[in-house]
Amino acid sequence: MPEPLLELRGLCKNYGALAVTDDVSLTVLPQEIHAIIGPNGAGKTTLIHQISGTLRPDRGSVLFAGRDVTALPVERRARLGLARSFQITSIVPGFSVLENVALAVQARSGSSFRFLRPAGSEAAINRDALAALEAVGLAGAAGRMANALSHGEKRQLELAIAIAMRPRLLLLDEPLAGAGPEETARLIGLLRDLRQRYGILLVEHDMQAVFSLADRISVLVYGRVAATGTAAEIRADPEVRRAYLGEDELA
Ligand SMILES: Nc1ncnc2c1ncn2[C@@H]1O[C@H](COP(=O)(O)OP(=O)(O)OP(=O)(O)O)[C@@H](O)[C@H]1O
Repeated sequence: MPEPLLELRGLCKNYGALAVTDDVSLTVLPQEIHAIIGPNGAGKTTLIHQISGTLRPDRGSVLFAGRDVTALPVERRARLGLARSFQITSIVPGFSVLENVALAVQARSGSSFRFLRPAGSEAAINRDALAALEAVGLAGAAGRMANALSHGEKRQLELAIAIAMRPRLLLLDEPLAGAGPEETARLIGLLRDLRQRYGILLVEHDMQAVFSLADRISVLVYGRVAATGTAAEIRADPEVRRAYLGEDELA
């Protein structure tokens, strides 16, 4: 087995008496999509926050590429290659698609373009931004204004912004939310492509998508991992079927 890109060891987070994350341990391997599913309020978003670094766990640790990052802030984790796909609200509507990604390239590279002349650095930033847009199939829309994109295209742009950070692992929180059937199919194809280059931790309510995409699935119930396995194993797990309110979704 390859070394995990991401490893959670016994993560715990309480809000008062409520254990929102209860001894969660799991791994994401390189080129693996590991999906986290669970009923509303199971603690999926809280878990993502602890992985990205916006929330500190009470106990346990987050290891990224073998390094303990539990105490590192979001930016340091991002620089190591742990990228969270931000929600559409982080897209600057009055900027072009290319400019939106260029901002992320600039944020990543910080001062690394400072030795280039201004024109040279701008060209280098745009080249990297265009490469990220190409990776998500949005290069043709580079010159369009971000607010003119369809909902699905905005989702693609979010992914391009995450990719511009040169990640090794993508943390995707409901990347299909609000997408129509055609857009969903396109985004699923895109996520399948991205898996060849990145490890992906996916939180998603669309069960069809999860079962078709995920290499492994972990089911979170009341903050605990009730089961981890392949799609077939999860579908067949009686405890999962009992714990999961929407049993129909597992049919
Ligand atoms: N800051 C907070 N203070 C107190 N309770 C919180 C806080 N944040 C989350 N919770 C509680 O923690 C539980 C888990 O919430 P979380 O948003 O992580 O679940 P989720 O699985 O992402 O849900 P959904 O599928 O609806 O997005 C919920 O009961 C929620 O009310």
